[in-house]
Amino acid sequence: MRLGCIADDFTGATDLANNLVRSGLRTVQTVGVPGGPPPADADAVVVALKSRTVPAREAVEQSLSAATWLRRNGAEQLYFKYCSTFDSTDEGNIGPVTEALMDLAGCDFTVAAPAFPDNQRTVYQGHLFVGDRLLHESGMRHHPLTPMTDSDLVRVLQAQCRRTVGLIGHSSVAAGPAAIGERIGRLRSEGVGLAVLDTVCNEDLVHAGAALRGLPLVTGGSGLGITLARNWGVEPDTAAARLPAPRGAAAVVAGSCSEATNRQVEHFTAAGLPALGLDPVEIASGADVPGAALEWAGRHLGEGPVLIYSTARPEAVRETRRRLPPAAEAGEMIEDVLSRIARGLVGHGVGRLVVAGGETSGACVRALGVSRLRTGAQIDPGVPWCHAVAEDAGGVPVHIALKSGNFGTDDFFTKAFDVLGR
Ligand SMILES: Nc1ncnc2c1ncn2[C@@H]1O[C@H](COP(=O)(O)OP(=O)(O)O)[C@@H](O)[C@H]1O
Ligand SMILES: O=C(O)[C@@H](O)C(=O)COP(=O)(O)O
Repeated sequence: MRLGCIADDFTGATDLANNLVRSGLRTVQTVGVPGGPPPADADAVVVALKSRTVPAREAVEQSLSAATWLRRNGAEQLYFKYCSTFDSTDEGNIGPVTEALMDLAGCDFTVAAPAFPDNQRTVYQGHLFVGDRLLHESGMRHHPLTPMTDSDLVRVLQAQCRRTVGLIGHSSVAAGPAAIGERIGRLRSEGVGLAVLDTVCNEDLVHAGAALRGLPLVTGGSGLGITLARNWGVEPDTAAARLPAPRGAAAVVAGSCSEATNRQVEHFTAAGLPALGLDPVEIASGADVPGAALEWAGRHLGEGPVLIYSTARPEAVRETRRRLPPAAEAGEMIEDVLSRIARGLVGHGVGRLVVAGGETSGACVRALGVSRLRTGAQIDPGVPWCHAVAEDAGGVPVHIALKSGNFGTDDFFTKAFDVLGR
């Protein structure tokens, strides 16, 4: 194994696996830390965790256990994958996990490289942009679990770290690998342990990838994943891996409240396609929401894709926060209901499933009893179709796409099924 990756959520894991596969690395994606060894021909393994919003101590424990397994199985370099919008709380978990992995790998310096230019996430002078907006002015300021209200990543990361955080500015990055190497040398001599990497385009990532060769640990979004393969002489391979033929009915389960998912839900409902919205307050009342949703789905599954969602606009999310505090518990309660619906849908013959939302995807994939995902064709940047066996839903094969909240075009919930074919 060349690259051993730890992803802090499941959409992030498929996002990274997608970029690694396209960069030419044979990549295996596991749900949690596997019991046995990885396949002998895997160049990269991505261990998907659900550690983004758990208490920092638990995130550190889970990540160390994944890293230990990856190193024991030969990983030459570790890659801690977090969100391209740096989703975190004041306590972490990006900083504490990074520092724990540095200690484990005996690494005195690493980079924080969240940028993903193919999805309009860029970093300049240490400030994160989503499209043409600074992070704190983007929809991420309204996230139910990790509202991002500061775009200055050096400041955000420093608040989560013991080590000193610095910046590899764009003048060094644009000048190429040697200039990045010099900047890293200077930062190290000043006692800096972690540095945010300015990145405005893929060429910057290519420069960075070369400069980071041999570093025991890198951290960031999936963007860096397009370039590390070159360090092992592997050539890009954009021919999508072939997955088995799709089968069964099509469904979408959405628990993301991000801007892109809201637009996708609105696009789907505006087209008059069958969609069922769930009310968090009704869920909290103890009503049999999964039962009613599955009964509704049973009547519509023959009509093309069906959508079941709790997705809501910021005003409605604020209302949920007011009526059902604390947010983390309300979030988990909704995830639990959506994951039971996802399992029920597969049990009712759904073989093509899109899940929108990182935490939501983690809950659904676990409820389905999936232990490993194969990566297939890309639907939109960062979102591939995957193939898995749903051990806890009758042991059936299922095509599944885990869509990051803010990824995908407005027509994603229908386009995904067109890309997969019949
Ligand atoms: N209507 C709602 N009000 C408040 N929270 C919600 C609502 N619907 C879903 N959530 C919760 O918001 C969180 C969304 O996170 P996630 O699934 O990771 O989406 P994203 O990928 O957009 O970050 C989940 O915990 C989910 O259960
Ligand atoms: O890096 C990214 O933006 C994604 O891979 C990701 O992690 C998104 O997380 P969610 O928005 O919570 O799905």
